[in-house]
Amino acid sequence: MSSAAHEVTRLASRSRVTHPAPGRDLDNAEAAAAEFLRSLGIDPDDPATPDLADTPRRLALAYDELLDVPEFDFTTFANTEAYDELVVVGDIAFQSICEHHLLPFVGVAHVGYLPADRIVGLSKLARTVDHFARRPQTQERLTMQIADLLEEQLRPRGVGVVLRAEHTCMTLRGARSPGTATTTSSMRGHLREHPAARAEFLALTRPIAL
Ligand SMILES: Nc1nc2c(ncn2[C@@H]2O[C@H](COP(=O)(O)OP(=O)(O)OP(=O)(O)O)[C@@H](O)[C@H]2O)c(=O)[nH]1
Ligand SMILES: [Zn+2]
Repeated sequence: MSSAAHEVTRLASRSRVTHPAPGRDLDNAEAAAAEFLRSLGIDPDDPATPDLADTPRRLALAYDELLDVPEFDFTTFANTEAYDELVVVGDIAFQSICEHHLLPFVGVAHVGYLPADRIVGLSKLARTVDHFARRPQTQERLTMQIADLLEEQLRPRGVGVVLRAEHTCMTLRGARSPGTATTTSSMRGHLREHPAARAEFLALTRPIAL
């Protein structure tokens, strides 16, 4: 390899992770929220409950914020030291919205990979989780989208993603089963094919004393 080509591979590489603008109409969302409340027998214009007057607007703004997908730069670096063990960022707190009821599901993600030629800035693993979480989701799809992006961006030897979350649609309503948590995982490459690598990844996702 020429020295110029060698220099190029040593540079940080930034790839923008984007999301199409959703085309929101917050005035319309507010009017619909007022109608939604009225349809449930709650009158936002009732003088006895003056704070309710702004609730349709608050509801529209709250969902606008909860579903605001953050874009970010996925920054990678050359793996100059040829680090070839697992990199795992654990206990990444996330919040998402279940697409069935539009109620929150909240939990932690453990995200790891086995590097090949590139390593990633660690914060980008947390940003990846947040990017895919802030939209109407299922936990299964969210888990796979995180793993897909790592595979695409890093071309690593393996990827492991584990999510554990409480779905308020089943703890606060419906089945009303408080204390339940749902665990999902997506293993790729070496971590899928080799039970020992998979077991090591899962061991590293458990809390350890620092
Ligand atoms: N697989 C999966 N299911 C989810 C997720 N979030 C919510 N659900 C489920 O989606 C299902 C929707 O079922 P429906 O029967 O259509 O809706 P429902 O009558 O409100 O169901 P209940 O929640 O059982 O009262 C429920 O069983 C939810 O628990 C998720 O991330 N993944
Ligand atoms: Zn739900």
